[in-house]
This record gives sequence, structure tokens and C-alpha cells, in this order.
Amino acid sequence: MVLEERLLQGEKRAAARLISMAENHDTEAIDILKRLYKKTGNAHVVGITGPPGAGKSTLTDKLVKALRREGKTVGVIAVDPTSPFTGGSILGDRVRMNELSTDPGVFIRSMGTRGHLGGLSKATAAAVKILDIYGVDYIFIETVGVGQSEVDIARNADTTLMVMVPGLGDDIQAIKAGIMEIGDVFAVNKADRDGAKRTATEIEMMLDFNKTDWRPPVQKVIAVDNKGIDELLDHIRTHMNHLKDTGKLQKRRTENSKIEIIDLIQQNLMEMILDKSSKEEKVNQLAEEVALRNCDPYSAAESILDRIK
Ligand SMILES: Nc1nc2c(ncn2[C@@H]2O[C@H](COP(=O)(O)OP(=O)(O)OP(=O)(O)O)[C@@H](O)[C@H]2O)c(=O)[nH]1
Repeated sequence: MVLEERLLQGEKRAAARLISMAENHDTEAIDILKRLYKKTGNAHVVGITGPPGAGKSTLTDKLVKALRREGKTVGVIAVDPTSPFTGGSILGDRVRMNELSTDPGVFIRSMGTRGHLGGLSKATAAAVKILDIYGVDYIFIETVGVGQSEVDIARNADTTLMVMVPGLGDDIQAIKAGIMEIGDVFAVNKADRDGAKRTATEIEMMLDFNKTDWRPPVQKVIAVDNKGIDELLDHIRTHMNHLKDTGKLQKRRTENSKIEIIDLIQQNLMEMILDKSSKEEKVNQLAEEVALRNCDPYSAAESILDRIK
């Protein structure tokens, strides 16, 4: 049977194979996604982000287990923006989710994005679609909040869960301008530790400044003890219901699609201009010249663009 049909029939190995193909820039994967795109859009896509060590994978594991108890199926894409590795259980924290990987109702995949031009990478966005077609009810994209990655994750998600922890400094770790706006739901994990209440209050206060019709809930959780997980899950679902009831789901997905189209145009243009193997090499080479003031950035960009003129 062809891969496409196997995916439609919910064969796990077909989904895994297609994700690998997308990672390897195999155009057949994209062709399949073109044909099956209409079948996406059913899963609730949840982005999970937060500072390193906040307990994101522990929390994800508990959320997945809670959903499994209800008979829901779940896909987990763990993105490591600091790693170039893909396609396996190379990431240390995946070990915590090992027991889940034998569950037929759970699909887990680690993906690295370092070295890719562009944020969360085309392959990650493709993986979300593949799992959606494969037929899971929920897709969790988990990534450590470094730099651009929270923003990228929000662009791929219906609901973004920001995981905070007490004691990472007074001026709460992630309250850099803009970041707070990304969170639809906040979790203060490690609530067994001192300062959790204060951290939660500080987040609440920050959120009070933002006058929108969705006030993100702040939930204290103790992921290791499975405390607060059901409540957190309720908040995640309430957010989705809010999006649906207010017509904002369509609006959000339209905005995300716009960004995706623009990203794809940029990426495809880059690929058109530079042949794949030398793409980064050429840019790196020019960057060095620009840094050494042997060339200016305008001429560097033009010298690449000239190739399609
Ligand atoms: N005290 C306490 N520790 C926790 C809790 N949840 C997770 N941890 C611990 O925090 C550490 C980091 O947890 P991870 O789940 O690996 O965190 P992460 O955010 O995925 O970490 P990175 O992969 O580094 O981004 C582990 O040692 C967990 O056991 C909690 O509720 N309370």
C-alpha cells in the first residue's frame, strides 16, 4: 500500500516515515501534504514552552497520560532548538517519556532545528500536519523558550501554554516584552517550592494589564506529583472553546497560515537561489566578508539575488 493510504489508515510507521522524509527535504512528503492538506485542522495543537528545566517534558508526560485516560490520542513533537539532531530519542529528556512511546495511542518525535535557516523549521510544521492527518486528537509541540522559539511555537499552535517556575529571579524569567502576550494559558510548575504563590500573583498582575477578551488563566501545578494537571487540561480546552465560540480560531489560523505562506516563500526563494548543499556555506562565507568589512551586507544580499535575475 502506498504511504499516503497507510497514513490515512492511521499507521504509526507511515507517519514516522513521512516526518523523516520531510526532515530530509523529500519533495514527495510535500506532495503528499498538498494532496491531504484538507484533512488537517482537526487536532487541537498545543504549544508548550518555557525556560530550560521548567519541567516541560514532565508536564507534557502528565498531560498526555491524563488525555490517554480519557481515551484521547496524542502526538508529541519535542523540538530542541539547540540540537541539530532529529528523528529519535537522542534528547535526554525524552527518556522520561519512554513508557509513553509504547502506547499505540501516543506518537512521540524529537526534532532538532539548529542549523536550519528559519525558526521552527519547515519540517516541524510538516510534522504537525502529518500527525493531524494521522488522526491524533491533540498535538503537543514542546520547546524550550530560547529567543525566537516561543514566537515560532505560537505560530504553529492553537493554544500556547507557558510554563513558569518559582525562583528564577524577581522580574519573572519570561516577562520580556511580548512574551507574555504569547501565552494563552500559564502554568506555574514546581508549586511544591517556595515562591510559587508569589510567581503566580506576579504573572496575574502582568496579565491584568492586558485587556483582551481572553484573560489567560494561571494554574499552579506540581508535575512530578501529577497535581493540578486536570485543571490545567481544563484551561487548555476552555481556551479552545473560547476560540471556537468567538470565531477567533479561524482568525488565528488565518494569521498563522499567512505567516507560514510568507515563510515558505522566503525559504523556497532561498532554495531557488542557492543550491541546497551550498546554501548556508555561501551565506556563512559572505557573512565573514561582511564582518571583516570586505563587503557590505547590501551587496552581499544582492550578489545572491543576482543569481535569479
Ligand atoms: N520540585 C519539582 N521538580 C520538578 C517538578 N516537575 C519537574 N521537576 C523536575 O525538574 C527537572 C526538569 O524537568 P524537565 O521535565 O526535564 O524540564 P524541561 O523543562 O523539559 O527541561 P529542559 O529539557 O531542560 O528544557 C527534573 O529534574 C524534574 O524532575 C515539580 O513539579 N516539582
